[in-house]
Amino acid sequence: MPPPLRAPRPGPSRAAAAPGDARAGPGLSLLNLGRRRARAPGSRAMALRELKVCLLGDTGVGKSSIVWRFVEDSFDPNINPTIGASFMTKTVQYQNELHKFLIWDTAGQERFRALAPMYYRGSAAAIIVYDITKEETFSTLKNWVKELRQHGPPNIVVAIAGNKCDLIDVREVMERDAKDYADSIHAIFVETSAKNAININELFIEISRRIPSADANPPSGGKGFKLRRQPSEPQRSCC
Ligand SMILES: Nc1nc2c(ncn2[C@@H]2O[C@H](COP(=O)(O)OP(=O)(O)OP(=O)(O)O)[C@@H](O)[C@H]2O)c(=O)[nH]1
Repeated sequence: MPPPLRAPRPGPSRAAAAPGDARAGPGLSLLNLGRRRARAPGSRAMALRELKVCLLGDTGVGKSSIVWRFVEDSFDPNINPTIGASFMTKTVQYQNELHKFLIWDTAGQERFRALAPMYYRGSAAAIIVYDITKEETFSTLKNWVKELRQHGPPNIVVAIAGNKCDLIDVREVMERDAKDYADSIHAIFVETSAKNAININELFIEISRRIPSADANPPSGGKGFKLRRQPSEPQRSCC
């Protein structure tokens, strides 16, 4: 079992950012950011790794809500649709490393679809979100998987999140079907509820777990890295 997530250090931050932002824009990835050392009070220096993560999926599935729950531990039932994309960061400890997630939350509306490659390019991981109460959002998810296969980074870690699992009474996508599909493409799978804070931290822990440790895979001038682990079960079942 991985250690529990600790409070972020120095804490979450959010910034409006253009796609070409030097901090995490296109082309900036786990591999070409390199590593730094960070020292927490009273502890030995830890490697700080910056992991670019993008969220993809239909409009209204809850991408922004997942990010807000993860970064701010809050939920807004009246959250506005994302325009273009938004950027947030959160740093967590994973084993003997600090993982700074550079999170690009893309807009799901069709009119912004063409922007997506700017955000998944150079990403260490993509979280593709669907709404368990809307079958069509699962079809959209499959299209994103195809697009990532064709145009995404070759070794990107893919995570599938079936969000709104608090609405189990109006479920349209069976958990078993989604899990089987995720297994078939070697993706992480978890059902989440941004509203009820179910499996949100676990989703990011699993991404940390899937990304090879820096010691085992030192940065190599922009070359891809191989995944070492097989998919594993989510740590908390939903609803
Ligand atoms: N019941 C429930 N509602 C949720 C959950 N997550 C998000 N919502 C609601 O779903 C609606 C859409 O959420 P967003 O986070 O804006 O969805 P999005 O995928 O970011 O949408 P776009 O920005 O248009 O791409 C909002 O009314 C949220 O409050 C959840 O886990 N459960």
